[in-house]
Amino acid sequence: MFSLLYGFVEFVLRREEFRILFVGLDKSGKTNAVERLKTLLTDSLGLEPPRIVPTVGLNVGRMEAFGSNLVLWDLGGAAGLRSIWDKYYSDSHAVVFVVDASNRGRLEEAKAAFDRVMGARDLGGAPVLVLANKQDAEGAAGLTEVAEALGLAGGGGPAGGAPCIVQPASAHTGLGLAEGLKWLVDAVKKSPRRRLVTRAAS
Ligand SMILES: Nc1nc2c(ncn2[C@@H]2O[C@H](COP(=O)(O)OP(=O)(O)OP(=O)(O)O)[C@@H](O)[C@H]2O)c(=O)[nH]1
Ligand SMILES: [Mg+2]
Repeated sequence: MFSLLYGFVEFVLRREEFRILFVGLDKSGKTNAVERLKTLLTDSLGLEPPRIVPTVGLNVGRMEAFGSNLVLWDLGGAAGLRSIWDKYYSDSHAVVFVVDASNRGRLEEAKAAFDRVMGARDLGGAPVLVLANKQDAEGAAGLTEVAEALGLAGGGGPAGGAPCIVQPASAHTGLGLAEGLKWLVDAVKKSPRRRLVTRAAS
């Protein structure tokens, strides 16, 4: 009896786990963002930028933040690795799409990758945080320019109606990262995706 009650209390008090998928072109700053978030939101230090190498497989960040257990899945963005992304869609509660706002020459390529992610049926309704990263770099495109480049101007989200915001950010200075992640976790909590994915994965 006691163990039943204990199990029930433990179940009720258990923090929900949300899996958040980081995608975006190679060198956009996904791994730096995940490592900086570890430093900002946990007791341990994430890797410093000079120690971070291009991601080939999967880099995982875990943290307790905003009342939830978060698992951050950071995938490699090189062209040959993007076909792996869709293996993670059905188990992800939300997506962070990272854009290198300092590299206008790749914004079109970023939009093509963004459109492919947004068109994935397995991500249906998942909230999307776009990080307009590298704001510390001089002349980086701001929120409006990145939103326009991705076809999100005028406050409109991606087709399908998933909640979506563009957050100016810097994985080097930490600008905008915690605020963006908090918005995303709150959006998941209000989203049907919260139940759908948890049930499918259990
Ligand atoms: N100035 C500036 N540079 C950044 C920022 N974020 C990342 N970088 C640099 O951009 C390069 C790529 O960063 P990564 O975090 O490895 O990029 P990634 O998106 O994980 O790349 P892949 O693993 O290849 O997909 C590195 O030289 C970083 O130091 C930022 O906010 N500002
Ligand atoms: Mg990486």
